[in-house]
Amino acid sequence: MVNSVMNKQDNLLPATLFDLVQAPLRWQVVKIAFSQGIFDHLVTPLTAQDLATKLGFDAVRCELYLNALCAMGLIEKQQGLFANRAEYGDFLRSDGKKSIGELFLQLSQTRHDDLELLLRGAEKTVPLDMNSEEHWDGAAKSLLAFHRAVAGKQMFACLSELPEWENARHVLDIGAGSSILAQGIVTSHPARQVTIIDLPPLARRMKQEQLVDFPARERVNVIEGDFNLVDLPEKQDVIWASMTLYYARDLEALLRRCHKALAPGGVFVSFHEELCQERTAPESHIVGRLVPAMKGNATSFDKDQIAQAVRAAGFASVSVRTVQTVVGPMAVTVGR
Ligand SMILES: C[S@@+](CC[C@H](N)C(=O)[O-])C[C@H]1O[C@@H](n2cnc3c(N)ncnc32)[C@H](O)[C@@H]1O
Repeated sequence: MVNSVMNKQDNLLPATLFDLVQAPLRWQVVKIAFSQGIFDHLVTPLTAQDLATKLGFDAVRCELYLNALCAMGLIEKQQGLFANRAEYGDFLRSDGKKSIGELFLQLSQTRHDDLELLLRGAEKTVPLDMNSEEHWDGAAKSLLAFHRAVAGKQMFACLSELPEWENARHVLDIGAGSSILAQGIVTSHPARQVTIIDLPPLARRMKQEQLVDFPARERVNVIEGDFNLVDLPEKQDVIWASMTLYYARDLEALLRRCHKALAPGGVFVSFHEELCQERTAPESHIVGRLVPAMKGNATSFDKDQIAQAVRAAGFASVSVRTVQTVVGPMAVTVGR
């Protein structure tokens, strides 16, 4: 009965709008759960009263709030006791192996703002300069969380599908963000070595925080610097550039240097979102990056822009395919 009503074309727009009016509220519910450590408390089942006492919340409203977290499928309630769902614990607890709270709290700061004020040209909203070291230093923890939770595996899968991968020994990751992918690469083969180039604050975090306890750390070389300026290591079998080419001062020149840094038979792989239909699609990237774009960071590439630059940089052949990821479709551009 419900389905037959929902299927009517006439109901689609109102249903979408009803859903949208709830979206900001859903985010607030989740944001509070991360910022107040609610998933850490709910490792052991608690009543709303117990949690309210621990966090200084109103007990009646706390029950309503926890019911909403349940309704959204993030926790469970049984006989008045609230607890994490076993399958999400690793993602939602702050000490979980795939903890993502930090990522989403940081992402919301970058992606949300007062759109109307921005549209009116306001200067007063929170500024955002994605070309600055400070911005990336501030994003370091959330990049690490993103890579640990989902992206590291997906990026590794992309590399391991290359026909050249089996024999690849030297890999260069420019603008890596964290050492998670590098760790996965060197773990996958005892003779693989990875060089990372990233801005000094991030590179230092990788060396001093992420790699100290990593057993194969001698096979991960981290270079602190701007990839526009530092010498690229030579004879690389694979050069990987993911969501970082926006910061190339001269894209073609950087790609030419990458081409030169490859060993014979080596490949360059780019992993970036690309916009199409006059920069109105895909929705995930257009809406997701709207606020940064309004603040002067409209950096996404147009469809095939990277492929054209790769060709112009001297690569003999270029292929592009699209992969679906948790942040939306990404173009994988391979230059040989
Ligand atoms: C959006 S993050 C991408 C991180 C990772 N590659 C990924 O796909 O998730 C951009 C990365 O590029 C780095 N970056 C930005 N400008 C850079 C530059 N000029 N030289 C080296 N790294 C840079 C940032 O520090 C950050 O780690």
